[in-house]
Amino acid sequence: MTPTTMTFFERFEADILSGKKTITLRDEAEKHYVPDSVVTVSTFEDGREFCRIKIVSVEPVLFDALTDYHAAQENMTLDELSAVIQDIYPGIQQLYLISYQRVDA
Ligand SMILES: CC(=O)Nc1ccn([C@H]2C[C@H](O)[C@@H](CO)O2)c(=O)n1
Repeated sequence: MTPTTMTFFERFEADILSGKKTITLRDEAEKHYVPDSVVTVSTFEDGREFCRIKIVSVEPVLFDALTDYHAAQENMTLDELSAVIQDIYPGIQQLYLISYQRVDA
């Protein structure tokens, strides 16, 4: 079944709404998003809906292959992105790069 919702940590909400953050890196459990589908985005902490996004692409990427370009799309440095990923997904190598466009507020 095509997923219709996605959660983000609240601290990333402003960057998503401003268009500074246009990708997210997820684990195996969240690789099933479908390009061109629209999903409702809410905060992980309290489930507050804050926008909808259209999925542009879903591609596998290894943690060790992350670059400054990926980090820029997250509005972070590569060191910051690596630390965030290691905190959320400790020890994981296989990630899925989900690219998206915000479709409304
Ligand atoms: C809240 C939740 O269920 N999972 C995630 C996973 C990742 N993110 C953010 C953190 C980084 O900015 C990128 C890369 O994973 O996406 C998140 O907000 N919530």
